[in-house]
Amino acid sequence: MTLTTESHPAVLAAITEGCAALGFAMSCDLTTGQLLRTLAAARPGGRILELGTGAGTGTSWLLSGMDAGATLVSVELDEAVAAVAAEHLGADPRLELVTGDGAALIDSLAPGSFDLVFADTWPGKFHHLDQALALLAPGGLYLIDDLLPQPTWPEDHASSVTALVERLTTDPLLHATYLDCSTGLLLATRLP
Ligand SMILES: C[S@@+](CC[C@H](N)C(=O)[O-])C[C@H]1O[C@@H](n2cnc3c(N)ncnc32)[C@H](O)[C@@H]1O
Repeated sequence: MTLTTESHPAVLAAITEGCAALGFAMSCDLTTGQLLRTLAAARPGGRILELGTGAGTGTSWLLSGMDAGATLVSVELDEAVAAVAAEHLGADPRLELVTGDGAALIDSLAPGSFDLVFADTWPGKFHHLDQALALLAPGGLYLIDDLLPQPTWPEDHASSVTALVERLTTDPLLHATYLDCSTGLLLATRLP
C-alpha cells in the first residue's frame, strides 16, 4: 500500500534528512508511525509519554494524531539526536522535550498520569518496566516496538525480548496483544 505524501506528518521529510546527516538509523518505521498517530488520535486531550525520542520521527507521528488539548512528554539521552527533534518539533506547545535519562524521568512522574506510553528505549522495556507501567491511567495504552530479531541486537538480547513479551502478556493488570508486523509490536492496555 502506498501513502500519499500529504498523509505523512509535514515535518517528517526534514527529520529523515536530519537522521541521514547524523547516521541515525533507529527511527520507527511507517507502520509503527501510523499506529502511533491512530492511538494518539484515539485519546483526545490525552497525556502521552514517549521514552526514547530519537530524532523525533515517532514524536512527529504522535503529534500529527493529537488534538489541541493533548500533551506529549518525550525523553532522549543523546543530545545530538535530541537536537534534531528540537529543531523540527520544539516549537509545538503541546510537546515537552526532555534531554536526559528516561529512567530518571520515569521516577519523577506521577503514577496513573498517562493515557498512552510509547516505550522505545531501554527504560520502560528492559528496566524500569514496572515503574513505567504504573504511569498508565486505567485504560491507558502501552506500545512497544523492535521485538523482532534485528542484526544489531546484542548476543543475549533475544532472551530479554522473550522475557519482556512473557512479562507483558501474563500481567493480570494488562490486556496485551503481540502484533507480528513492523519491527514486532506489543500493544497493552491497563485494566481499570
Ligand atoms: C529506537 S530509538 C527511538 C526512536 C524514536 N522513538 C522514533 O520513533 O523514531 C531509541 C532511542 O533511545 C535513546 N536512549 C538510549 N538510552 C536511553 C535512556 N536511558 N533514556 C532515554 N533515551 C535513551 C537512544 O539514544 C535512541 O535515540
